[in-house]
Amino acid sequence: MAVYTQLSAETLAELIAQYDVGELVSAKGIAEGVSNSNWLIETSGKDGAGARFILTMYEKRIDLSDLPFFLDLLDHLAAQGCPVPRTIHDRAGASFRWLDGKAVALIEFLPGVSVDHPTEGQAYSVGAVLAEMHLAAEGFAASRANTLGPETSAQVLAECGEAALAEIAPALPATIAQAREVAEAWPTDLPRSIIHSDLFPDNVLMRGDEVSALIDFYFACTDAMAYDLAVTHAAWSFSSDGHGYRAEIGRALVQGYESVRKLGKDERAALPVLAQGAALRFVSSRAQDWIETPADALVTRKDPMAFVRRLDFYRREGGDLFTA
Ligand SMILES: Nc1ncnc2c1ncn2[C@@H]1O[C@H](COP(=O)(O)OP(=O)(O)O)[C@@H](O)[C@H]1O
Ligand SMILES: N[C@@H](CCOP(=O)(O)O)C(=O)O
Repeated sequence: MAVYTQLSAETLAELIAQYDVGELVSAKGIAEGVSNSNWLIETSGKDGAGARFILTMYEKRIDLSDLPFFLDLLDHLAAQGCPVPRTIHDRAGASFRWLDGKAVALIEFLPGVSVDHPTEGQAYSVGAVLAEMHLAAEGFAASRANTLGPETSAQVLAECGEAALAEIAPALPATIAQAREVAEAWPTDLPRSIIHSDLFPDNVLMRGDEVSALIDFYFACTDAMAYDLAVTHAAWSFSSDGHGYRAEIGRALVQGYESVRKLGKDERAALPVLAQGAALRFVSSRAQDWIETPADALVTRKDPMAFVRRLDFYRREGGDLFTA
């Protein structure tokens, strides 16, 4: 589940009244997601014909000083024609408000479903939309450093410590040294833009083969575009437990990406290490969450081993995987 905070009907109605979107009709907590609380909001709409929105309350892992960056980015990308939800501004023009000491934003609802087992056609479209987003973001004036880069992964795993990692799974402690190796080999001069950096299937809504929305930009930052492709490759091209590599999906993603933006030789050569860094990014955050989240918490903990298996795969096969 991901509704960490209970809001009464009165509180929600008062909040919605601050926006020019009609009156609150219903609010349903959304189970998906792990980071923020989300509600599907229905209102009477400005014209009485009804309207839907997503209300997000920012709970953790978000530095609130970054919120204007994330919300302005949505507006910028939507204005450039990317399938990204706009931020609804309140009557005073603010993109977010405060409720019970927490920041909340009202976001445009976009239709579509997240797929569990993507087809090649879907993977191709996701690759293409990712590249379009990278190009559209080049005109966005603000920037934000990646706070979850390879150095952070190495540091987080070291801080978790061998003993706590071994308690989760015996194979996990080895990732401390592997993350250090990857951080030392990390390329620093690849072409950059704003990247999504968490483009998992649950952050893409689809209608058939078409991408109807990219959502959850709360890890977006300025970094290498090829790294974003590597994250997306790691997130889409395996069975969810990380055991089975789906070669046709990996290929379709890269082909779709290159149908819009060709990778440079340097980017292609860097993909094996970028993919290892991508896997480690999720091994480290999942291991940290695993240790910090009580086993009986309402949130389902995500298995770090699903990304250790991807990491092993990229260490073994990465050299040949991304050759043109
Ligand atoms: N703009 C949107 N339009 C339609 N559904 C959305 C939108 N934003 C979020 N959702 C729904 O809410 C769920 C959780 O949102 P998400 O931003 O991924 O939460 P979290 O940051 O907690 O992972 C998504 O899986 C999707 O079902
Ligand atoms: N995609 C990450 C977790 C981030 O969660 P999200 O629900 O905010 O996308 C993972 O799978 O570890």
